[in-house]
Amino acid sequence: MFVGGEVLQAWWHWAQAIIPEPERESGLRELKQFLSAFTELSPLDITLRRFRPQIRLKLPLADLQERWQRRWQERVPLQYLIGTVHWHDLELVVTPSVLIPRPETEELLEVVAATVPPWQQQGHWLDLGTGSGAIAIGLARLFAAAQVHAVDCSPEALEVTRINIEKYALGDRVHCYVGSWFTPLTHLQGQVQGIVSNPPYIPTRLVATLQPEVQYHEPPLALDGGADGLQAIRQIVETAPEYLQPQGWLFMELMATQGEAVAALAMATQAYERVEILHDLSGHDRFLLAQAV
Ligand SMILES: C[S@@+](CC[C@H](N)C(=O)[O-])C[C@H]1O[C@@H](n2cnc3c(N)ncnc32)[C@H](O)[C@@H]1O
Repeated sequence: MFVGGEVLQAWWHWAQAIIPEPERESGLRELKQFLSAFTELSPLDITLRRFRPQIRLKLPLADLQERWQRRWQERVPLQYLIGTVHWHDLELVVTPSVLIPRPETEELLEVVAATVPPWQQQGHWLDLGTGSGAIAIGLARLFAAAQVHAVDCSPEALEVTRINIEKYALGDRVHCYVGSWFTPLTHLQGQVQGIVSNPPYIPTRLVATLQPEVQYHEPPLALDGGADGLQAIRQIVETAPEYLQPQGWLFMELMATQGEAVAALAMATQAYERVEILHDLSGHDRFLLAQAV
């Protein structure tokens, strides 16, 4: 369907006007992204208001209006309204059943790529708590000879994972399992080269302090890490050695305040010969790197 340039211009003025004043700058960036996702206009066309006489729309203008209103009235994250997110070198489908993958997790993948020597970039790799499949798909593309096993306890999340796996034609190398952490993977005990996970790590009491976009719209299962935030992390750190080959790797994303506690958990197992907490680009403790004995 098409819309006249002048009609879209008028829509643009309305859409700008409903952005709350304190969020004007970021809201305008989002508006450009939003409009370019549903039209053939590039963000530059939009910045320069190069609205042609007739512009093709992917949705009726009334639907765009309704979605843009939900962005500000209900604080629905932009990525859920658009239905996709650019993450690492991927464009992933996202729905409210999955966490919107974050820039820190792109860094996690970079840490994996920079750490694992070529001889270990094959065999079985796990993504525990896969959500959109971001880590699993990223891993499979980095390590072309690896088989990646992606686990999530949410069947709705795994429907999205599967869509993304198909999008990148990785069905022969990325395998999905419904279940809790290692439970569906017992056939891989002792055979895994590496585990990468971004588990839920927010302490329960802090979930209610998160920004409304996260608190009300992202899946609670993806956020809530139990009373101390370490429930999932503890389980993964303690069980991983049963699955890893000698010298196998565990990489995990953490909350900035959890580095010391997580390093202590890993060392207490005596199952890792190397345990490090790495910083993210903002200088916060963010990643566990552990190598099995
Ligand atoms: C923080 S999200 C990470 C999603 C994705 N890996 C990413 O980085 O964008 C945590 C994921 O763990 C999943 N999860 C929570 N508890 C789980 C459990 N007991 N077993 C398996 N997955 C679980 C959630 O459904 C969610 O998809």
